Amino acid sequence: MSLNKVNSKTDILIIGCGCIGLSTGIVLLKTGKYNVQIWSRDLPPNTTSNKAAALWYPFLCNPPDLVGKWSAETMQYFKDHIIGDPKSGTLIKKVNEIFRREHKEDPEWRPYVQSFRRARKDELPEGYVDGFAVDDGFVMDTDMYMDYLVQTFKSLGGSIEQREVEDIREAFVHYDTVINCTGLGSRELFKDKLIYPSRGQIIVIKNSSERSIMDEEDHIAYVIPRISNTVLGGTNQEHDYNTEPTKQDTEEILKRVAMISPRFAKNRIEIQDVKVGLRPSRHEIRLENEFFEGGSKLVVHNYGHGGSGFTVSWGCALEALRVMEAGIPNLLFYKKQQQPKPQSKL
Ligand SMILES: Cc1cc2nc3c(=O)[nH]c(=O)nc-3n(C[C@H](O)[C@H](O)[C@H](O)COP(=O)(O)OP(=O)(O)OC[C@H]3O[C@@H](n4cnc5c(N)ncnc54)[C@H](O)[C@@H]3O)c2cc1C
Ligand SMILES: NCCCCC(=O)C(=O)O
Repeated sequence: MSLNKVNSKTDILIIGCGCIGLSTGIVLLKTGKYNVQIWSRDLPPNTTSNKAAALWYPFLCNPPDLVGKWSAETMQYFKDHIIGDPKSGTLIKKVNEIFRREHKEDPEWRPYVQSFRRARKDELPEGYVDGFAVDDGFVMDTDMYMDYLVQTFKSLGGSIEQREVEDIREAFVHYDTVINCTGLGSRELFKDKLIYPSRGQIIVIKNSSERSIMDEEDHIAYVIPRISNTVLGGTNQEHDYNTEPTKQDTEEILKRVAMISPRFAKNRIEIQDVKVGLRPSRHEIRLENEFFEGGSKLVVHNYGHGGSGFTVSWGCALEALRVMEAGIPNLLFYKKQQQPKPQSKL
């Protein structure tokens, strides 16, 4: 048995073609050390990732310190590699989180984000008394951004096969090292009952507002303007697998959004689309090595990003590379290679 190597590069399989799988694949390919293939049951635009709002802002994701670190690394990665490219569908947009009650504590991710500040009074709608602000936040036209990730992955030599994996041993036939980016799919594929769906519904309307604004204190309400449209949200129904939009949720979202952005109370809103996605929620992101088949196979888990997959994607991709490269030398094959060759008796 030898470690899969073609053209002196190590073959790596990624399972999952959402924002996490694609970001991880791009980071691996950019090292020049790996051949990377993605197997995925669903491809964009039919992934959870495509249902996202999407903006940079840590939300429904743990552990707080690592989410802060990975969010900041992701913000820097966007600034260094993505935001300048018009094909990426991303825009720098100030984001405000607002509160009806004084919020003494800064967010746990504050130490990692230098541009964080407290909201000014003029940024608070009537009835709101406190808030956070990040002036260099950014938003993504989700489908445009996902297509950009696919094109970038392929342009770096990555290949994508639409293929469901029912048993991880199918992957082990061809690969020694696999990165698991299956999101909610890990509940079945790896029997991880700690990951569960948090249902999110959003409304897509014509472009309308100049900043992203959100209230998550008692009920979720957000307005996220993007390049081609604006997203109004949202809901967070834990353990709810319903992927169909409901009229009740649409009405509830419009009612809450009118509270944070009075313009929506007055004008009749022209709805372009209503989408539902199941966030891959977990008590904390799972980003670690797991060895199989007596140590001859390695799975790097990178899933459970809840409401922040895009916000932490590049930080987690860089961490997955580090974790994987720490794991590979412990594969049985490598260990045998390192053993001193027995001296010939003759
Ligand atoms: C309404 C809504 C709004 C959101 N807004 C934001 C936001 O503004 N900012 C933000 O950062 N995050 C946001 N999120 C969260 C974000 O969408 C998720 O955290 C992110 O999409 C998770 O990415 P993923 O790649 O892990 O999962 P997914 O996109 O679900 O990708 C998982 C992939 O694995 C594949 N797969 C699963 N099981 C198998 C299997 N057995 N075999 C083969 N393939 C398999 C699937 O087909 C899929 O391609 C939002 C989510 C929702 C629902
Ligand atoms: N606090 C961020 C709100 C943006 C939407 C989002 O992340 C979600 O609905 O999961």
